[in-house]
Amino acid sequence: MTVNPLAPGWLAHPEDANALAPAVWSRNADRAPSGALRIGGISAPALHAAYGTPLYVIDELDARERAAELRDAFAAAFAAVGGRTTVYYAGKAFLSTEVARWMIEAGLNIDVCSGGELAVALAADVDPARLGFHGNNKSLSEIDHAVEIGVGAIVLDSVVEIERVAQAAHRHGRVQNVRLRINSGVHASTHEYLATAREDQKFGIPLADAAAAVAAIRSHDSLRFLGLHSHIGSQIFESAGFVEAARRLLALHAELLAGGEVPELNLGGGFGIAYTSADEVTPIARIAADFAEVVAAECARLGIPVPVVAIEPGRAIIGTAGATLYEVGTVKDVSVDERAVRRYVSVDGGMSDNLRTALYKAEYSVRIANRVSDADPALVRVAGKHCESGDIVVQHDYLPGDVSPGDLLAVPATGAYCWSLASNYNYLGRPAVVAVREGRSRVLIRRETEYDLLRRDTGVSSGAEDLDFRAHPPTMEPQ
Ligand SMILES: Cc1ncc(COP(=O)(O)O)c(C=O)c1O
Ligand SMILES: N[C@@H](CCCC[NH3+])C(=O)O
Repeated sequence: MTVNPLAPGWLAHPEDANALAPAVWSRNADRAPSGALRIGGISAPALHAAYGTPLYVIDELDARERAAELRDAFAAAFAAVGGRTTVYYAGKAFLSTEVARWMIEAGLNIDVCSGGELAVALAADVDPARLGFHGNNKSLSEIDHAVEIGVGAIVLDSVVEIERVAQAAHRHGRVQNVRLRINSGVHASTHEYLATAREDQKFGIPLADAAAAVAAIRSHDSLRFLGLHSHIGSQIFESAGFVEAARRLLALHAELLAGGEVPELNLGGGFGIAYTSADEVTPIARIAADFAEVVAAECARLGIPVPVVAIEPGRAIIGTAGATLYEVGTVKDVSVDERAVRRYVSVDGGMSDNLRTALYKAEYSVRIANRVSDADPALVRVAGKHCESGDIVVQHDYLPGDVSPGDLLAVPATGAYCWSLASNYNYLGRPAVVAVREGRSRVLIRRETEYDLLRRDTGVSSGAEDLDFRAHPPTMEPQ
């Protein structure tokens, strides 16, 4: 075996480049007797035939189970210290009406952070009382609508919002529940763009200014202060940052009790998932136990009751449930220098369906999805079809060396922040999202056609329906 010098140190040369590492694949992913990848009992070639590629595939049972496990792990950990918990699903990770219903059925609430996400939740008939509304720059009309329909809580992100929400509540004759987002100053160990509690970023109110802001909230009869909110960032593996943030917030929480009730503490989301076989994820039960331990210990030390603790994970629920299927178009060996050749495998999607690699230098894994092969593993880079050299889906992984045009590839762990960050760059239509479960599939969000892309162009005269989108058949019905 000769090791390609372009392989990063963390990536082990695989014994079998067909194997599905359990941590990065959804629970109901396996290989069919034919060798094809199956998710939720349906083979990748069958999904490709029914819906085309690129295609987001969501393992419904996996998502539902992870939601229930998070709910139960936090409930159990806090019950052990005499506390209670509420779990919000962070809709920004991926939201459709059906996924919103899965989360509600699992007993979760939903966190939305724009009028659009709110509209999806309402279209799913979610009781507004089960919604939390976030955002560092909510528009006046978003605030007005949220208050009018009775969202359960609005998370205030700046001092100016206190007045805006108070006025909206006054106008509608309501008392609006609010939380105050605090920038705890805890530096989460994650990508810079995913850390949301450093000093130099836009979210929340610094700890030092929080007491005055809470006093301002309490001065309004139309507002009810529920408690503090902290979210230190996303894709975080260790508990240490969460624990430190909880400590800092509880000290403030205790001070605020002198001025009135503080029934809750929201510690945000951000729990990391495995994207490659090298990622070591802290089990949710461990994180829940760490949260409960620090909250109980700090409350005992401060002599205050344990508040209801809320969390709002997104990625840890939906991330691993999703995978993306692509078809290979070209395979190219590129001499990087005299010692090293990199194999570029180009697929029919790219940064328009998965921006995370370009944006955060995120690492992903990849497998051939239509067959297995015993060809020697070759280091590959999976690139997209966009006019951009940074258009990479998978930076480093091994595939069987005979990967060829026409093969299907599957990239696991794309359930979170891929569809929701998708774009129409180069006028590619966004892929369909299908849910698979026990051998059945159905469309959650249909593929965008060229007609969808053209019909908002006011220069296109009538008859845009006749443009060439028919060359690319719209989503077919499930088999
Ligand atoms: C305020 C807030 N809550 C929850 C989340 C969900 O994060 P994650 O998907 O990492 O759990 C985010 C995203 O980072 C967020 O900004
Ligand atoms: N979009 C980020 C997560 C940001 C979460 C919202 N604050 C990601 O893909 O990892």
